[in-house]
Amino acid sequence: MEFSSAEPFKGEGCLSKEKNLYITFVLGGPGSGKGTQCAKIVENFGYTHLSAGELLRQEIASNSEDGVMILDMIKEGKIVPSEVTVKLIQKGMESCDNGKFLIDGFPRNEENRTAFEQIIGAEPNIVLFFDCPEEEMIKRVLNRNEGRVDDNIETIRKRLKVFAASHYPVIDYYSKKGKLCKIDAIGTEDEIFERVRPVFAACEGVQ
Ligand SMILES: Nc1ncnc2c1ncn2[C@@H]1O[C@H](COP(=O)(O)OP(=O)(O)OP(=O)(O)O)[C@@H](O)[C@H]1O
Ligand SMILES: Nc1ccn([C@@H]2O[C@H](COP(=O)(O)O)[C@@H](O)[C@H]2O)c(=O)n1
Ligand SMILES: [Mg+2]
Repeated sequence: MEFSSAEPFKGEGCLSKEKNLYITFVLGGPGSGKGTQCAKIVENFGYTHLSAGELLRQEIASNSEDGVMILDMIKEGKIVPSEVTVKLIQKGMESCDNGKFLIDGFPRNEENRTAFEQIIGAEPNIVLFFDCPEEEMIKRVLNRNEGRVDDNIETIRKRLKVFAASHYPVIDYYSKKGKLCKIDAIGTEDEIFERVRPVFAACEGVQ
């Protein structure tokens, strides 16, 4: 574990002027268990969970202007232009009184990361990275059964390629800032949560 930053962020962005922000980025490949562990963090530590993928799927469902473009990108496992995703995250953050956010599946690449800094004007306090072998991720996604258009072997392979090609610079960036907390994502859901729990328990005292 190599994180140090439990202080609230007070930056120049519109959100950070209004309230103390405690932001956790939750990273990991498709099926690594990000959403599953976020639900447990919400239950135990009272964070607001914003999944970038879920916000994009809601945008498709709402028949918005960008919906068709987003659907095409998701079917191909590609990363949606950052401005679109960050604006959705911003809306989610603004509609919430609570300043404690889990931002799941974001940033996926360096463009995502810098767009968040520019538009939101804030940085994460902690970056969780669920480290999971590819074969396990494939198995979990194929068993998920939630009717997602991208949960098929062809798209999973594309998502894994995109993940392998783009996540490392983000991880490396936060590692150098002492914000990265790498979690071994093999084990039962409860076993993994016992690895996650101390990260948030350590922050409780300072919030
Ligand atoms: N530790 C685990 N062991 C076995 N199955 C798991 C574990 N954690 C999660 N799962 C299951 O694996 C599937 C994928 O988990 P989850 O949706 O949390 O992953 P994710 O990282 O959010 O994936 P995506 O990036 O595709 O949204 C789900 O069906 C979930 O119930
Ligand atoms: N920052 C992001 C996050 C997601 N996407 C797109 O959504 C798909 C599903 O994401 P999950 O986190 O729910 O797995 C993903 O494959 C991308 O197409 C994105 O563009 N940018
Ligand atoms: Mg998910």
